Amino acid sequence: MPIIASNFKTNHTRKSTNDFISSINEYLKSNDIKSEVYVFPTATSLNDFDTVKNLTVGTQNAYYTEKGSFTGEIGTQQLDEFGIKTILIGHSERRHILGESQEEIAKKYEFYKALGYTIIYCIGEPLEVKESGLENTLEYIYEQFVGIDTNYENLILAYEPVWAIGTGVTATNDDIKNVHTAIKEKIDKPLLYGGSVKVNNVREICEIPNVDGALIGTASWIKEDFIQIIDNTKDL
Ligand SMILES: O=C[C@H](O)COP(=O)(O)O
Repeated sequence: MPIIASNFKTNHTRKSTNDFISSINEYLKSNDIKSEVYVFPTATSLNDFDTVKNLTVGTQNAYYTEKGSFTGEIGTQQLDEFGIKTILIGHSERRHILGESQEEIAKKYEFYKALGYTIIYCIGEPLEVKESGLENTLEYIYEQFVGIDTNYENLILAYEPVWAIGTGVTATNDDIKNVHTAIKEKIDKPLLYGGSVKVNNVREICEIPNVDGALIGTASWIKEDFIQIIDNTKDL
């Protein structure tokens, strides 16, 4: 069964998030869908959602702390209020826009690993690296595993080429296959693809060898589209 995840990024309100999650929950329940579905709302929209077992709500980010003086951040005190035990770490927007270093990312990873969180750990290369060939691409990606325990039992990986994120440009099936196969040879963990996955290409992408599902931004923000995405892949 595929793993299908929606990353809201900086989209949706508390009200629309509630509506989104209850619609997805209803759809999964009434259609007896077995896919593993994740939704990552904004921190302000986290809540104590009542969901079916295969629908998990996670946080897009949190600091490696329980609580304290870290302006603008949240820690486990805020996550525990809602029973959140799943986190995205290493997303390219946090690496490249918010300036998170590999060292910071590794600290965050260790902290949430020690607490048993399910971690969706993101890796991916910028365009200039991709254009310099597969070998350099893999070398760049492996650098993003420095300090990361890839044997961690609750680890899910997401390969997201930076140049494909939010651009409408999806990696070719060959690009995806080559990178996924190489990563899988080293690390035996579920591996999602992310980067301009859409309603009409999600199935084809999830059928590529060594692709275990998709991490979707833009195309997942309308609930009907996200339901269609889950529906298109439910039997894989
Ligand atoms: O977390 C999701 C990825 O960054 C993909 O975003 P996108 O589907 O808008 O390209």
